[in-house]
Amino acid sequence: MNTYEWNALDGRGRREALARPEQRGDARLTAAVEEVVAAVRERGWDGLSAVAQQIDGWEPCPVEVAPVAAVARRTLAPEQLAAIELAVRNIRTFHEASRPPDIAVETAPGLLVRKVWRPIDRVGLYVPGGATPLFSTLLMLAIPARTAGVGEIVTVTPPRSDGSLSPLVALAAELCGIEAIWTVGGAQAVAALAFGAGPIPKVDKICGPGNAWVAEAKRLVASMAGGPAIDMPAGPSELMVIADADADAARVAADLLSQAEHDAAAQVLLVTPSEALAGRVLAEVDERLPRLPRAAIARASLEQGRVVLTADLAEAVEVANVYAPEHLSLAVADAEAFVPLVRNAGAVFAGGAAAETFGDYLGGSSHVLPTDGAARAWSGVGVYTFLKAMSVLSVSPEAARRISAPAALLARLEALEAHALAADARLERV
Ligand SMILES: NC(=O)c1ccc[n+]([C@@H]2O[C@H](COP(=O)([O-])OP(=O)(O)OC[C@H]3O[C@@H](n4cnc5c(N)ncnc54)[C@H](O)[C@@H]3O)[C@@H](O)[C@H]2O)c1
Ligand SMILES: N[C@H](CO)Cc1c[nH]c[nH+]1
Ligand SMILES: [Zn+2]
Repeated sequence: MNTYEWNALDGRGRREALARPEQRGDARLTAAVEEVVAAVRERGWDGLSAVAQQIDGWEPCPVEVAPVAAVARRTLAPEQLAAIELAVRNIRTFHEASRPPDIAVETAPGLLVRKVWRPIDRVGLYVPGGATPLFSTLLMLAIPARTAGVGEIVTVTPPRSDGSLSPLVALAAELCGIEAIWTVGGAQAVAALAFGAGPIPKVDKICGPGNAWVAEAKRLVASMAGGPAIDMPAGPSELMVIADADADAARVAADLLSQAEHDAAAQVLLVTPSEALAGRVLAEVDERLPRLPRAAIARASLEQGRVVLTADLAEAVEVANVYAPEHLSLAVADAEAFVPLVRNAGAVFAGGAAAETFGDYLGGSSHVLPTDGAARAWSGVGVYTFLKAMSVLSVSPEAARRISAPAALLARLEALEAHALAADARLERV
């Protein structure tokens, strides 16, 4: 992890200090994704099947969830099953409470404006599974989608190396009422959901995170004519920890490593006014790293890691607002006092006890969150991700008489005579 002193950097130095890993914006990756998407869009199932076999070794297959989930139920220890059920309960509780209410406002007597929410008809869920099947991500997507009342959910995940579906992903699906999953991943799965391929139907919106190929494919298909909506840019994981001089270095190091182990293109950053704390954290990271099963991935990620030294904690929060991390941990005394200062982050973990891992699994809010600075303008997945709002206008005859004249005046100020006449028509027969 390179160390930077924020106040010694000019504008360019600061941009470099907070630059995302290069793999994410790699032009070769973009070109490869374009090729995959074109193959699926132009050749449908044949294109999809060919690309999937070439990249992952298997033809996409619709797998019935129940028999595979039964394997998980047979092999999991009771406490493992109970942990999954606890996660489901917490996630469901949070999302049920966050369903946005319809509202009705009488903006003037007899002039009623409602905002009503409707679920999206058909949604595609991408469950990552290249390095390891992220069954927790299925929960984080499917529970809010079900809570919103989505009509049809099409789920995809990469095949395991033997072509099969992970029993844990199947179990998570079963707990969310999903009956089948397509074993196809990467950019080709995103393209299939975007434009349809054989029996895989085109969806209205693609949700879910993934590696750089998946994130780039989502960005690309959403920009194409007739392409779907997407939840957000959600690529390789990011964690920024803001720590004060008294933070627990072992915990901070553990948190940084927890996200570094996701992907060589994941990025972790420590921002602190205390050089001594930074030194202790780096020593802890060095000590713990070799013992991790995924040390090679974490080590590659840490090469893109950063330590940023600031004048004080308020400046550290400003650095976070510039970087807009997916996850922001506030490992500081009185973390709550700093929460109001945070403007740009996908999720905030307030205080040393709030391990980022808790949010990944069972805090309750979705761990599907914006990366690459998208937290400046996007939110993480929630029930609202799977809904859209319509307005409904109702007008009493008396209100129509009152508002016709001003409406017609406004229309004529815009030189739109037909609009004005439509307003005038409400004056005539009420
Ligand atoms: N932002 C979030 O909310 C969030 C949440 C969970 C996970 N994640 C991220 O999801 C990612 C999961 O990554 P993963 O790789 O394990 O699974 P993945 O499912 O995202 O990607 C695996 C697929 O990528 C494709 N692929 C891999 N290498 C390729 C290559 N060289 N050329 C073409 N295609 C290739 C393959 O089709 C493979 O099946 C990690 O980066 C993790 O940090 C992000
Ligand atoms: N930290 C990831 C989001 O960036 C989510 C996850 C899934 N499993 C473990 N972690
Ligand atoms: Zn994680």
